[in-house]
Amino acid sequence: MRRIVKGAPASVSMAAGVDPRTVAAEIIDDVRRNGDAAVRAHSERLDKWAPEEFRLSERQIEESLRRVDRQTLADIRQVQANVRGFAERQRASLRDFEEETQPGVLLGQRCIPVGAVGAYVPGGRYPLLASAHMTIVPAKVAGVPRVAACTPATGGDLPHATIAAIHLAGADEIYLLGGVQAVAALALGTESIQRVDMLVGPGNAYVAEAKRQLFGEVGIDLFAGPTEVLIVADESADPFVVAVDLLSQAEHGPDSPAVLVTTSAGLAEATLREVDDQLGKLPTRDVAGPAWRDHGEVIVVDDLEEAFAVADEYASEHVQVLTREPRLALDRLRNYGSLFLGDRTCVSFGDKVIGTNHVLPTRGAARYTGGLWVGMYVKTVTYQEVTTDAASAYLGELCGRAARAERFEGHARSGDLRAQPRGHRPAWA
Ligand SMILES: NC(=O)c1ccc[n+]([C@@H]2O[C@H](COP(=O)([O-])OP(=O)(O)OC[C@H]3O[C@@H](n4cnc5c(N)ncnc54)[C@H](O)[C@@H]3O)[C@@H](O)[C@H]2O)c1
Ligand SMILES: N[C@H](CO)Cc1c[nH]c[nH+]1
Ligand SMILES: [Zn+2]
Repeated sequence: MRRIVKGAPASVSMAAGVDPRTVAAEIIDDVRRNGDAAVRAHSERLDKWAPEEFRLSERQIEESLRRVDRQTLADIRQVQANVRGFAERQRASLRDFEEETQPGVLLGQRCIPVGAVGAYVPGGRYPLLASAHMTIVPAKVAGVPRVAACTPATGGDLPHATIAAIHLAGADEIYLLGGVQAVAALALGTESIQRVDMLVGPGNAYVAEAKRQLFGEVGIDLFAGPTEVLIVADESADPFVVAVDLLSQAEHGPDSPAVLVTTSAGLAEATLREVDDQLGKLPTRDVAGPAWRDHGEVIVVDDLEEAFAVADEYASEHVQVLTREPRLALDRLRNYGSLFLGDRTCVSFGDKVIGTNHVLPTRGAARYTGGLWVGMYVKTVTYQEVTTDAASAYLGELCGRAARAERFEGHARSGDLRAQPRGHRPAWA
């Protein structure tokens, strides 16, 4: 039976008037009606940023590259190589094929990359240059011909390292523009920004909600909102490691949940003490503190099976397993965005360097989707060809009966035509 040692207060909610659904809807509507003028006005209001051109010129991109130190540039290249390597392996699992599924019937699948992708790279609270690797590199591995990337210039500061990462990842266009106005401009198109076919990338609650509302007019990858972590641990885990790893994700924002599910009451108590201690030493405690206070949870369960069941209920974006036999989780867990096995790895590796994608489902979306991957940029379309009269006649008769069972007379007649010798007209013609 589960016992809540620390819960998240149920009363924590958005302040009145800032519901992301209303905010996103209003900005999208304005961009739809007023194009660039609306984009500029919202960028100025929210980000104090309204340059002549939101799109960066080659000269500006080169200037950003010059401003970034050599080690950072080398690290960006290394991480992008790791992300590219994993994306290429995933790409290999997508294949075109054509097979004769029954005599005279050819069925095939083709993997066609999406034509134009808008990649959102967050930059409100932190310059999330890692999101450039995660959104743009797989798009290029997939073969997307046009990638337009957006990132905010909050307060007028140019995020040089993010711009460098976006450029080195292979973006074709870079816009210094953030928030709802950015994703709306990419999805709907404006006088100066050509619309894309699909939006990808993480973002805060406003950005994630805007993507959700734009879905349909444009494709989206998934609902990738405020970061979450859930740790499953037994008595073998080190409370210091557990505390540090919980807080690593809590610093994303005051709306980021961090949950410990453990079989050990002793570990739960020790972790609570360590979290308090480590919070006091964390430079970003102003964000992580409220996140832990409002969205931190510690749950004690009877055994690991129950721990896995609780983890599946939460369907957290990241699940970290700090137990004696962490690989057990591979068979037991169903709902997670990405899984981190054992204490030699951590969510920060996935976020920043290891090569898997850090754009992952939040708010329970892991019940029905995995994270961003190269396959999301590829449309798996199908085709068919019937190569013999006999196969056409056989399918025509089957189709005629199947369609009439549903009272689709027009469909049935298309089938009837194929059931006749070529050039003959059916009785109803
Ligand atoms: N799920 C994932 O895969 C994943 C990955 C990385 C980051 N994230 C999340 O991305 C988020 C990044 O958020 P961020 O804020 O730092 O950057 P962001 O770029 O997503 O958002 C900044 C923009 O939000 C807009 N904005 C801010 N306040 C607003 C308001 N009151 N009304 C309307 N618009 C407003 C501004 O225009 C600004 O440009 C975090 O929540 C983080 O957890 C999620
Ligand atoms: N934890 C975020 C969502 O997976 C990704 C990230 C990037 N940088 C830091 N964190
Ligand atoms: Zn993170």
